[in-house]
Amino acid sequence: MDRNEHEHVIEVTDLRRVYGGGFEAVRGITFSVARGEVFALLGTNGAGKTSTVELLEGLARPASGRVRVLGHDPYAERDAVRPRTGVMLQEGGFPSELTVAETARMWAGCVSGARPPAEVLDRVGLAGKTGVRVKQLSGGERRRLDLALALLGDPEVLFLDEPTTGLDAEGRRDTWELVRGLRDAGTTVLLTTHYLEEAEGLADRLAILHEGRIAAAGTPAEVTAAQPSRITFELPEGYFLGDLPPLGELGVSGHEVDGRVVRLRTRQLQRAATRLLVWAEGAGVELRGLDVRSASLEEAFLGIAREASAAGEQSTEHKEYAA
Ligand SMILES: Nc1ncnc2c1ncn2[C@@H]1O[C@H](COP(=O)(O)OP(=O)(O)OP(=O)(O)O)[C@@H](O)[C@H]1O
Repeated sequence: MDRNEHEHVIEVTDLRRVYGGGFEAVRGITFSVARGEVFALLGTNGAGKTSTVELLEGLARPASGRVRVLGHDPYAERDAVRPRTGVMLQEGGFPSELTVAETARMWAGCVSGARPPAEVLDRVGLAGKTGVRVKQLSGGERRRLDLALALLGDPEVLFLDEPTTGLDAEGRRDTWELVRGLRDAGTTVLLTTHYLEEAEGLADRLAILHEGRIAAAGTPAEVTAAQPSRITFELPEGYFLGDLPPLGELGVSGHEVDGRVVRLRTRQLQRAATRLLVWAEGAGVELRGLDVRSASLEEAFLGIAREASAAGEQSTEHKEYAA
């Protein structure tokens, strides 16, 4: 088995998925995930995350394009891929009359070389719930059980579809710790999430899907760096926007004025902030409420979704972003 760290464990090339009625949910996406990386697929509702993950899991055949997981086609070569991957679906769907321990034992019986169920249940914080029927678990506990079942086979690649949906803040943090631990032990993780702070804190790289296409991809820092930073302040008493240095000279690409509050957008944060402060110093005025900040992943996400929608309205062409 090749355990080369730089090996691309997941490779997706120009992947498309079309549903029965002809709806194209995945419209030609390309990305790869290296061994030991955590890769997040983000996107608005209906962006195509689950449709993509199902293709990676070998649950459906692509309309066109190529998927390789551990060097194999997960659909056509399911037997080669399945034992080395763990899958946590959005809906577990296991029999709810069984207890937690019975469910884990039953699942372990289907997995070759399974970890001891008790150990895995302990790992996800369900050691105290082994005798409880699945139907009596809370939503968050069910997600933990889903995760435990995905971990039973000690997988090289783990697919997590919205792993922390329904978990409280503590449960979410515990799951993040678990995923980090798995990553440190060399597991490759592909997850989908609606939580931007989850992607920001957990993912080595991510892709933002919008209407079946990749609208942006890279490390969280790269994706946010592509978005403008913001400077907000109150116009000093007696001053107007036109009294500031010309916004173009400040490197400002857009602005809004709301009463006396001015918001500037810039991709040259240091230059804009420095010139603005030098101007204020020279004018002997204070810029009240001054707030200077880089874009967060959330702002990047919202900005990309807005841009992509606007571009989609004007043209069917889409932007290519470097992964
Ligand atoms: N079986 C199906 N038949 C037809 N259309 C489908 C089917 N399954 C999903 N879709 C459509 O494909 C699109 C992508 O759905 P998908 O579930 O992949 O999105 P998602 O990004 O996972 O969304 P969410 O965040 O809401 O889970 C949606 O518009 C959805 O309505």
